[in-house]
Amino acid sequence: MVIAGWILLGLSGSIAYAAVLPVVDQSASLLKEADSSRTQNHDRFLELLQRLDKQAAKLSPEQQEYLHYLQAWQAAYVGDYATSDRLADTVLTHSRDSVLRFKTDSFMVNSLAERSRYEDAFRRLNLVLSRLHTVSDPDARALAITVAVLLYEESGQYDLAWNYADQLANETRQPNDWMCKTGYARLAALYKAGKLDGINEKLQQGIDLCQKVGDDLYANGIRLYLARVALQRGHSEKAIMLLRSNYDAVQRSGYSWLLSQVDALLAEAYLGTSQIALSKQSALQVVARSEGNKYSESLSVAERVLYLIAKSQGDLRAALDHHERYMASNNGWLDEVGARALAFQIVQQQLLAKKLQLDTLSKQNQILQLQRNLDKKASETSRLYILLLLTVLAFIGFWAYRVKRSQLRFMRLARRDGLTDIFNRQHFVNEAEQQLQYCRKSGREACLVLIDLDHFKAVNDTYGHAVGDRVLKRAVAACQAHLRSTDIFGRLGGEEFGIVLPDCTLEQVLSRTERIRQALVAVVRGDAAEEICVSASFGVASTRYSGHELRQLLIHADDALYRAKREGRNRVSVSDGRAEPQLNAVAVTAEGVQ
Ligand SMILES: Nc1nc2c(ncn2[C@@H]2O[C@H](COP(=O)(O)OP(=O)(O)OP(=O)(O)O)[C@@H](O)[C@H]2O)c(=O)[nH]1
Repeated sequence: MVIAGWILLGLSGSIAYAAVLPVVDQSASLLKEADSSRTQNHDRFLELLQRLDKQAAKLSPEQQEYLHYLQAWQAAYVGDYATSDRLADTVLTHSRDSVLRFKTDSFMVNSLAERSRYEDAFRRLNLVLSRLHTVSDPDARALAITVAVLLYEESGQYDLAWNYADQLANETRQPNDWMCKTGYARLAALYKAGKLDGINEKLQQGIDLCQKVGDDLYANGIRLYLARVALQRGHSEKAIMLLRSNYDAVQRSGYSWLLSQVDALLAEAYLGTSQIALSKQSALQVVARSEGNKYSESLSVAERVLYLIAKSQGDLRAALDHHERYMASNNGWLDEVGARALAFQIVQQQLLAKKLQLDTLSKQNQILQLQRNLDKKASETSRLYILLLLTVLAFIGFWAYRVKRSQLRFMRLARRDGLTDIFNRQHFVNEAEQQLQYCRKSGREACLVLIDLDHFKAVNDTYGHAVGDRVLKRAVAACQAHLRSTDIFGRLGGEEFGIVLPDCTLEQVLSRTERIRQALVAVVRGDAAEEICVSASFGVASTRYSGHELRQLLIHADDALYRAKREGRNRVSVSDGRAEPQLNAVAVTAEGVQ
């Protein structure tokens, strides 16, 4: 297994997955035990893994996926990343257990960082952390947070490491293995950031916590820092004592990364106390163990120690060799550290760029949305304008109609006689002139009839003015019953009326006038309530004798009318158009034409 300053994280404590299985399920309890013994008892873990693999066919699909997850972890532990990745992919693709998938993703962050694929590790970590709020399983959350703390610590992002370590401490009620692991990372970050005030007490607390939860591996990891602090403060003896007291335990763990760290520190400490042989022995153990990993921190320390020893012993050739290897290892190690920090920055920048891109898209969407709203508002406003316009138009139309109606009413009032509702004198004259002109142009004959009620004054005097009015109206109605639509009928004065009959010969007018005369007498006499005897005298003039000028026709008709009056009333008198109408007038009475 190649380890670049990483301790591959293992789950311990209660396993959410196993908890949902029946206690009697032997496979489930084996899985649970294997899971919790990963870093605490690795031999037992391997034994259980073999047993579970033999009975894999009998496991439920969920248990098989869980076994794949543990096998992926083991493959990474021994550096077989191809197998590890394949098994992890199987879990991520096929498992229906979202918690197991989340744990596998977190494990992959750890695994990617182990093989120095820091950019991929940070990318995957961001994915994991973005889903953290959706996961409630405490172990899965603790694993993800611990992975974050360790990766941030290793990349020099100490603030982030502390924040996530605090988050885990806040989420966890009882001290557990996760607190031990994040505590380890927090203390490592304090040491690397040079915050050494009270560091020994804090380191001791960390060791106590890890021992309490049974995690000797991480307890020893913290002890390393205790020894480093002692060495840094010139207490080489103390450092040697600390490292030696747990050396056997570290050796038993078989964790070569930790063992190299311990040996490298011992080499430094022994050198500090001039125990050259022991120092050289420890340094050479580191070198022997570092085959395949030329750029580790411990190798760098060991080569430096070997260089100093060779130099002090005057073995310049060996000193030069060790110095060259020291420089190469140290540079490689520093590059590795720089690569982590750089990977973090790159992924952060990529995230930032993505966020900016998303923000830009979101802004563009907002603009489009605003544009759409504006368009909507504009069309609503247009609709309102149209509605307003239609209302105004309707209003104008209504007013135009009312004005027109008033106009028509006024025109009617101006043209009609108020009592009888037939044309008044002025309008009669206008219409008559127009009609006579038509007749003249078309060469047709027309007649004018003047009607004057007889002794109407006596009606008024006898029955009163109101009765006189009713008599006038009935007389008009009687006349209208015998008129055509083309005839022009008007009231010329008190009880005097005129009719212009276009397209009417003198012969025709005589018979029509006679019918009107008789109708007048009949209608008025027919009134049961008021037996009033009324008759009318008629003066007729024709265009045949009088021409088409209204004025002339009126004079001739008037002459004829007066003649009818003179000759006894209730008769029709026709003018022949001569100056002395009475000499040649033809009178039509109830008895006939005379
Ligand atoms: N009730 C009523 N009487 C009217 C109206 N206009 C005119 N008169 C009356 O009509 C009468 C006309 O009288 P006169 O001109 O003397 O004629 P007459 O009595 O009909 O006698 P002759 O025409 O000679 O037959 C007058 O008494 C007027 O007051 C009206 O609108 N209503």
